[in-house]
Amino acid sequence: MSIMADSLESEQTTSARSNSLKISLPTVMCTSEPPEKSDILCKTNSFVSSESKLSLPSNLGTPTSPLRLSSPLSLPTSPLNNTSQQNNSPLRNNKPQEDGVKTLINAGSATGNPRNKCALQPGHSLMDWIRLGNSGKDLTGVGGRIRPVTPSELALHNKQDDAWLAIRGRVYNITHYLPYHPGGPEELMRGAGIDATQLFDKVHPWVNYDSLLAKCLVGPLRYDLPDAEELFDISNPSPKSDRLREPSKAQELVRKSMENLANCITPVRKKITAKSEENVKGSPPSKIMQSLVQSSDLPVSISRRAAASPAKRSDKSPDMPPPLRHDWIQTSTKLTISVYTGPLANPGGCARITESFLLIEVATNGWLRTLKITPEAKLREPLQLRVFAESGKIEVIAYKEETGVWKGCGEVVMGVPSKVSSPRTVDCRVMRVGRVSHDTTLLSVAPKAGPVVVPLGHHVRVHRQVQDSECVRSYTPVGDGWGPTDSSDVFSALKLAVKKYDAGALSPHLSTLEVGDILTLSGPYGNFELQKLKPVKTVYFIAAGTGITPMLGLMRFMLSRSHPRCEQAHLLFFNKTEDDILFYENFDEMAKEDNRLQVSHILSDGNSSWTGHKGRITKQILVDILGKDAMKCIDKCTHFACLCGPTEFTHTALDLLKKQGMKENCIHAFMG
Ligand code: HEM
Repeated sequence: MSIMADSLESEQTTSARSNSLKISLPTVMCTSEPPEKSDILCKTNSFVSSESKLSLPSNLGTPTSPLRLSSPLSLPTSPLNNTSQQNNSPLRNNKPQEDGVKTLINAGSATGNPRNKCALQPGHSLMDWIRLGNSGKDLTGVGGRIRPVTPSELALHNKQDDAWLAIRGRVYNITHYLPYHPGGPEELMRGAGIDATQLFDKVHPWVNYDSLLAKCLVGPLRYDLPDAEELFDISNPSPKSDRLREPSKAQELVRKSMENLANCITPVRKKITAKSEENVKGSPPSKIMQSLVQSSDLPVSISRRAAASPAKRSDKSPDMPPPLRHDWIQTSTKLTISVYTGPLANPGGCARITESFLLIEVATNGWLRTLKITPEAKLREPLQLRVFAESGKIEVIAYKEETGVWKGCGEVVMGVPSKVSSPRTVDCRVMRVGRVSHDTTLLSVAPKAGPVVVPLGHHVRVHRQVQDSECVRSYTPVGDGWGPTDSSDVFSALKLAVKKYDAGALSPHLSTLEVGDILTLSGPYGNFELQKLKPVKTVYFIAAGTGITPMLGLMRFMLSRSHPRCEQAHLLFFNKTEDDILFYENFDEMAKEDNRLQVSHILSDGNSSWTGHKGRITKQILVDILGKDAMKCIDKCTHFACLCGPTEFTHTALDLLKKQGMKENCIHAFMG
């Protein structure tokens, strides 16, 4: 068991929440409107087909006001276009309407209604989908790490709460898209668990699925290895002379898999060959490419498996961490740098723009590593920073001051790893003050220098000078999606749930803070190891009061995992009264959406109308809710418990779990 010094609340790192929404073209689809009525050029994949046009889909909110690209293009069809999509596209033939409707009728629909366009639930328009995509939420369900999927694995993801689908060799997690699908979730579910290319093409080949589902990409569809009989085609041995005629089944499968893999690596691929302190260069994009991307926000170049850490052998101390890898990808408006720290590495970090460079600092396992990028042209703030917990990927998005396509991401210099000597202190500006209960506020604070990521289950300290002494309290930032949210949410803000204790030294002051005030934080602190959750399929979150905060990010993380898939998550949340329950609605909503989550509220002072559990934490309550044998450890345990609350509560919970047969290494107690 690991005990974390002086933490209280929770989670999360992910802070990239987009509040200024850009209607960028990749997410706009072609509809079946006659071309002359519509004014926007249509894109398939990342490119513009010469004569295609489209209008805004009706659920975008302003269907009557056509948009026009700043520079309408009339270009020859790019060879990089998705050819099969193009060939099928009614838009390409300039008679979208008739063809679209005809194929739809042929295809039929699950509900028997040929033109089965659904009224979407409020909050599920295309704009809302774009917003969700930009919110930083992991829509892939696999931590954002692109990895191959076999057809048999794909077939397992065929349920409404866990649905994958493949189109043209790419597998997408469509679970989150279901309520946003204009044809309705039932229709979309027809493609779940299978290669839905034909089905998709029958219904609406003009839809730009690739952009719409860009944030849901799991990886290429890799065909299962054929069994021996298939490989050697024993039943029909081909004479030697036939060998050249047709590829074998095995060759064909390998070819298809390779093709799919290549497909998942977007348009132009450039390999970074840079080593330490060398320029990272690529060949300049062609003129056609330049003009194609000037008017859009589509990925134009990408690097894979980029430069490793430059540390030369002689620089390495014996326990030097493994080198960091990084990638970059650009659109005409932004540059995205991804740094890979390794699966479940639970990194912390920060990013900032100084006069001439973009500095990214990454901390894992006590090591600090830096990436200094001198960009080709100026970048501007705000930066976005987010972490994909499963893969350990850190993504930094920086906007270009001037729109354009760069030759490369600029000069990249990797610093030699150094030991993290002491936590950082940062000044933050209060960006928003919300309420989460009668006595608890949610402070959104943004570090002045640039975004900061706090590892999952770790916390920060708030410092304040009270008379002559420094007052310090610990808070675990609450990730996105908890408490009230609105358009004033800020990129990369850390959200702290502050409960006001009237006699407290710091909380009364924090509760009076207003937008614009400055707060000093230090961190991150904590000893929670995400790796411990690697094999876990059943997780118990046992929390009291503000002790809920470390659980929030972990809960979302566990429910989003697919390897292994978390089968059950129990939250036992102890409070005094109903009014004291933090994030009540969020839990309610989550439990409704995902039946793997069971939430039990236990009140020590519930009023007479309270029909739920009452009392304090006891063996009986644990057994009643979790079951007698649920806590017992077996040989290869796949369960884990997280505990957090007032010190006495946490100790009691720990004792009870141990008495029920749970081993210490299956428990993490966040100690206050
Ligand atoms: C493969 C299984 C799918 C089926 C059976 C299906 C079915 C349908 C149906 C019946 C409609 C209503 C058609 C209309 O009114 O024109 C529709 C519309 C739509 N679907 Fe799908 N769909 C599937 C996959 C997808 C995917 C993967 C996406 C993209 C992410 C998607 C995006 C859309 C869009 C944007 C519309 C509105 C199209 C328009 O207004 O022209 N669908 N779908």
